[in-house]
Amino acid sequence: MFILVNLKAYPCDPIEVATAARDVAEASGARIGVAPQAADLARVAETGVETWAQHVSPNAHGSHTGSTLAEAVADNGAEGTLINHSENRLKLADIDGSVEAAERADLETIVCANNPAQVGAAAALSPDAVAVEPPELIGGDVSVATADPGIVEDAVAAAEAVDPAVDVFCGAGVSTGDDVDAAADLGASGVLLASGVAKADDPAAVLEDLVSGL
Ligand SMILES: O=C(CO)COP(=O)(O)O
Repeated sequence: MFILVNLKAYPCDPIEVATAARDVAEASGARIGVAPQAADLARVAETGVETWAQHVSPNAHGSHTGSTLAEAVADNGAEGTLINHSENRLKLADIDGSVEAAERADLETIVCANNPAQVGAAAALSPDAVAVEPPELIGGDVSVATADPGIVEDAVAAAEAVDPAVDVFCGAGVSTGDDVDAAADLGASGVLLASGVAKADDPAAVLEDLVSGL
């Protein structure tokens, strides 16, 4: 199971979380990534943690003010990128373009989707993985795997039907090792989470619990 911690725009210390994630990953052997704000990518990557961007634009180098270029995030230490997060939705053509841009820069890709139908559409664009995150459960206390296990199973089936090579992650409300285990039992290859770690008083303790069943 891959555990990807999306720091969104939360007012946490990205270095504290990155250092804790690096240490827990090293001690447990689990794969843990951290997706900070784009401006923090380089110093988060310097901690040695697996570093992800929260978004890349479909653009290449050129006259594109305000773009987050795939090449730029890769040059600053990112190994992968989220695309089309529920809080940063893109048009279909731009999702396709962002996946291509990320691949051009050798970034791993996770395309986010709200439901199984969108998962199927996203899988058709051949990212490395898709992630189902029901918007109404994001930021809540109940994990998607508990609140709506069927949506995870349906997402796994939707991706499998389109392209069995595309991994399926789930996210929303994930905060414990039991949540990670439940997601794995439903067929997910990883989880995305944010508030459970970014808003925690002790991020290291939460991360240790998250990997406890792996
Ligand atoms: O959006 C998410 C991860 O990308 C999930 O957020 P929460 O873990 O806060 O529900």
